[in-house]
This record gives sequence, C-alpha cells and structure tokens, in this order.
Amino acid sequence: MVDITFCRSEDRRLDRTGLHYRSMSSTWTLPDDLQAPTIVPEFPASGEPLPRHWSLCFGCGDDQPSGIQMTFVVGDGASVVGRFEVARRYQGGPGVIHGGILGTAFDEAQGMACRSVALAVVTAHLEIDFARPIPLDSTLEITAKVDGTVRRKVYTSAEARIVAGPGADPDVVVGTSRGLFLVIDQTHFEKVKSMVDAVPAAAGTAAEASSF
Ligand SMILES: CCCCCCCCCCCCCC(=O)SCCNC(=O)CCNC(=O)[C@H](O)C(C)(C)COP(=O)(O)OP(=O)(O)OC[C@H]1O[C@@H](n2cnc3c(N)ncnc32)[C@H](O)[C@@H]1OP(=O)(O)O
Repeated sequence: MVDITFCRSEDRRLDRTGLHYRSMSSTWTLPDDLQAPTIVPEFPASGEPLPRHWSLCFGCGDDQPSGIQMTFVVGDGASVVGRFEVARRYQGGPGVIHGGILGTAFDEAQGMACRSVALAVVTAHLEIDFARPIPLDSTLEITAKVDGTVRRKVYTSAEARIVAGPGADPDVVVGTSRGLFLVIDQTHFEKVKSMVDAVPAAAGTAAEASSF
C-alpha cells in the first residue's frame, strides 16, 4: 500500500489569520490502519527536558559547534517542543533563514518526537511548507508530534513559530512539516559507527555512537 503520494502544487498559502492552510502542497495522508501512539516508559513526563540523542548531532549536539544546537522539552502526549536561535550564519536570502536549516530543525524535532514511541528512528520522508520568511536573530520554536504508527513506521507533523526576537508572534505559523520515520535497531549504524567525524573514532566515541 502506498501511504504517500504526490501531486502538482496547489494553493499553499496561509489564510488571512496566518493560522491555517487553505490546502497543503502535497497529498500527504495518514493511512487507514494508523495506530494511536503508545508512549514508551523511558519518555520523560510533560514539561521535562528531553536530552540530546547524540553529542555530535548537527541538530541537537552540544559538542557540534557548527550545528543548530536545538533544545527540547516534552510536550503533551507524544510531542516535543524544540527551540533554537536563528544565528546569522544560517542566512539564506538576505536577512532570513536558509530553508535547509528550517528543514534540519523540523527533521530534528519530528525525530525527537518519535522518541515518545521508540528508542531510535531515522527519517524516511520529510516535506515542508515554508509559509513566512524567518528573520535572523529570531528564536524559533518547533512543536512536533507523533500522529500515529503502523508497524515500524512513525507518522509525524510539526509547526514552527517565532517566539522571540525579530518578527516574534507566537500566533503565526511560519512553517509546517510532515514526515515519516522508521524505527531502527542498533545494527543500523553498525557499518559506520567506527568512522565518527569521518575518521576512525576513539573507542569511547564509537561506543557512544552505538547508542546514538
Ligand atoms: C540519527 C538518528 C538516531 C536515532 C535517535 C533518535 C532521534 C531522533 C532525532 C534525529 C533526527 C534526525 C534523523 C535523521 O536525519 S536520519 C538521517 C536521514 N535518514 C537516513 O539516513 C535514512 C536512510 N534510509 C534508510 O536507511 C532506509 O531507507 C530506511 C531505514 C528508512 C528504510 O529501510 P528499511 O529496509 O528499514 O525499511 P523498508 O524499505 O522495508 O520499508 C519499511 C516500510 O517503510 C516504508 N517506507 C520506507 N521508506 C519510505 C519512504 N521514503 N516513503 C514512504 N514509505 C517508506 C516502506 O514502504 C515499508 O512500508 P510497509 O511495507 O511496512 O507498509
């Protein structure tokens, strides 16, 4: 069964309230056999911080100075709330965020939301609507949730809002994303984990990579 299909772009603009899409740019649909998320016991309670999954991750790692270093707290149910500062080095068009950085933030946030239902996942499919320009020096908040699962498949969605700095308005959605993640086990990174940072890793680092 094909869960995700694509079509020609339709009207993808936000309505006058800035809160709702008139329609999405693809025919992303959730499958009929979608199961409600079952939250794993390891997932922290609502309001608690959700630790980074890997110190060298470009999205959340605090040992990755070139990364966006997102931080997370657990939201309601199978959801997370992530934040990061839109640093000037993330510039795409003049004065605004590069689209790939917003994509990174959605990927990271939706992946972290998957931790509510599984230990580890990778992205299989991600699609984004860029609704408003996002100024440099703003603080972006991404709310991401698991919509449901089908076997190893985890269906997610997310919204971005500017919550501080230039353009801040927590009522306006500046971007949305939908993504499919696949639950993986420890064997997934087996072939590459000894090459952390593309060079043979020290034993301790390789061991940490084994737990992502
Ligand atoms: C880095 C992360 C570590 C983890 C920490 C957690 C934290 C989070 C934060 C991290 C955030 C950052 C995260 C990152 O950035 S992760 C980095 C980016 N992602 C990757 O590198 C993944 C590369 N791809 C793969 O390794 C494989 O393709 C995977 C593992 C995804 C699937 O290969 P696998 O052999 O395992 O599975 P399968 O092919 O039997 O398919 C199984 C089912 O899935 C369906 N399907 C598959 N692909 C697609 C698709 N594109 N659209 C629609 N459906 C798709 C397929 O039809 C089938 O459905 P069904 O027949 O069952 O109905």
